Amino acid sequence: MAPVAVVIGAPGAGKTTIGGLVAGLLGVPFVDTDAIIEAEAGKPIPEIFIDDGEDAFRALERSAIATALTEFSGVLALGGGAILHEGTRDLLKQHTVVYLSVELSDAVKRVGLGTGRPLLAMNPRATLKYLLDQRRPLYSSVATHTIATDNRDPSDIADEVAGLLK
Ligand SMILES: Nc1ncnc2c1ncn2[C@@H]1O[C@H](COP(=O)(O)OP(=O)(O)O)[C@@H](O)[C@H]1O
Ligand SMILES: O=C(O)C1=C[C@@H](OP(=O)(O)O)[C@@H](O)[C@H](O)C1
Ligand SMILES: [Mg+2]
Repeated sequence: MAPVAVVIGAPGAGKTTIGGLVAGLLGVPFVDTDAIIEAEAGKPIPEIFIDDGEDAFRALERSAIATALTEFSGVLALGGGAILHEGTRDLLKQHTVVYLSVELSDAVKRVGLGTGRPLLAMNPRATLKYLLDQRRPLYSSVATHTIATDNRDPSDIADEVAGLLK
């Protein structure tokens, strides 16, 4: 078994939102690895970062992704930092990977004050700029499809993604 598609991109790209809409359009299940991690840890992501640290979160993330890539057959959304791990990028090369790209200005608007995203808690705009610069080449390196999301409605983006996957 393998996911119908894996959705990647920066925080605020719309992975969780669009992934759910695409799954609905295709009539398949949706899961977000952040939700799997929270269920396994028994606490929300900001608490995992505070209590256990980012490295512990990344370890849970690697394991949740490796399992989902072999056992889940719907639309799978990843967290924005999942592609930082080389082993995860290697695993993704066997899959249909939809990269939702976003420019800084739309990402900033969408994440707001960064609530629920511990990496963005201090200075969302400056941190997002750094993350986007660091990660764009990594997202592109594993993407089989790239969709720009700026100034577009989620339903419009989801229609395009579902169309690509049919
Ligand atoms: N294309 C879009 N246009 C406007 N707002 C969006 C769009 N996609 C997502 N959002 C909003 O931006 C926020 C972040 O979306 P989310 O799906 O959680 O992104 P991600 O999982 O990539 O971090 C949510 O409030 C969501 O409703
Ligand atoms: O960019 C990151 O490193 C992270 C993004 C988050 O997911 P979203 O991209 O869905 O916000 C979540 O996995 C965690 O807070 C770390
Ligand atoms: Mg998300």
